[in-house]
Amino acid sequence: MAQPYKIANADFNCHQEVISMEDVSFSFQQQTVISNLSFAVKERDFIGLIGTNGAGKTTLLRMIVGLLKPTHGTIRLFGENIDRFKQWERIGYVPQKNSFNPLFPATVREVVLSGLLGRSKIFKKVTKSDYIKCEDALHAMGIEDLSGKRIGQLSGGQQQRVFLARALINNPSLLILDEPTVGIDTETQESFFHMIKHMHQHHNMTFLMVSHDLDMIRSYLGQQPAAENGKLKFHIKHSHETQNCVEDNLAHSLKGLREQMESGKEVVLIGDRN
Ligand SMILES: Nc1ncnc2c1ncn2[C@@H]1O[C@H](COP(=O)(O)OP(=O)(O)OP(=O)(O)O)[C@@H](O)[C@H]1O
Repeated sequence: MAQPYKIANADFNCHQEVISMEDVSFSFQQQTVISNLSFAVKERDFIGLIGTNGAGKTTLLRMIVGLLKPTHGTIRLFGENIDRFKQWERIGYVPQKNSFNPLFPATVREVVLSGLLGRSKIFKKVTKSDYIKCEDALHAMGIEDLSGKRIGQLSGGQQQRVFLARALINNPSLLILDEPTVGIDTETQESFFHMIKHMHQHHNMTFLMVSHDLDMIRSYLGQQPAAENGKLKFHIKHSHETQNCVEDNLAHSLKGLREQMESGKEVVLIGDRN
């Protein structure tokens, strides 16, 4: 249920916080990668994150999906402390550079179905309803005809669709994508972005996506990201209905993230809250 919040002397309905980070730091041995980061991503945000190599983007995503534990600070997912969070099926994650040995012995259907296992890693009998979910996810990605093929025999773009289908099989509310279009041709990239824009706008999904693709940013925003003081600017795209409140609120909730990523690095965050 949406909670009211106050900005500029007016009340607005607020989206629920999907990710919240408070004073989070992370180090690999002696190297501090993330320091004292606080920000919030809210329901139906579309956040694109661009930063130079080594800026800490993947590390940030891996902390959010629980694969790395912060050295300091608190992460909440859907309002729950990540240490107690159990509803991982609400989060779809497509990690960076999935690529398979052509001989890897799994079919597309099996890879997509494995998305249902979540973190349990416990063998589970596949039910009829699991197969239906799988078919739905394959259909959403337009790859039903590939379901019996071995994953390793597909092109990079086709594999990427399979991993997206795997992330979608649980019908997640939050989709986290790490450089989803690396190694994919321009035409497939366009249809990919078309697809995720559709999911964002029509299925109320929240997106957090790392990308090096400025063309995507341009096409999403309809404009070229502008450079300011040698750094790329923070962009916010917002929709009609909530126009009055979104810009300030979104900028405020992502402020820490921008500052973190800007420390000596080039970065652009795009945000769209609809
Ligand atoms: N497993 C690891 N052990 C030690 N250091 C690591 C490890 N993974 C990443 N790092 C270091 O952490 C820093 C941030 O890495 P990360 O992969 O988060 O950057 P990134 O912004 O995603 O980079 P890219 O754009 O190249 O993917 C880098 O300096 C990297 O060398």
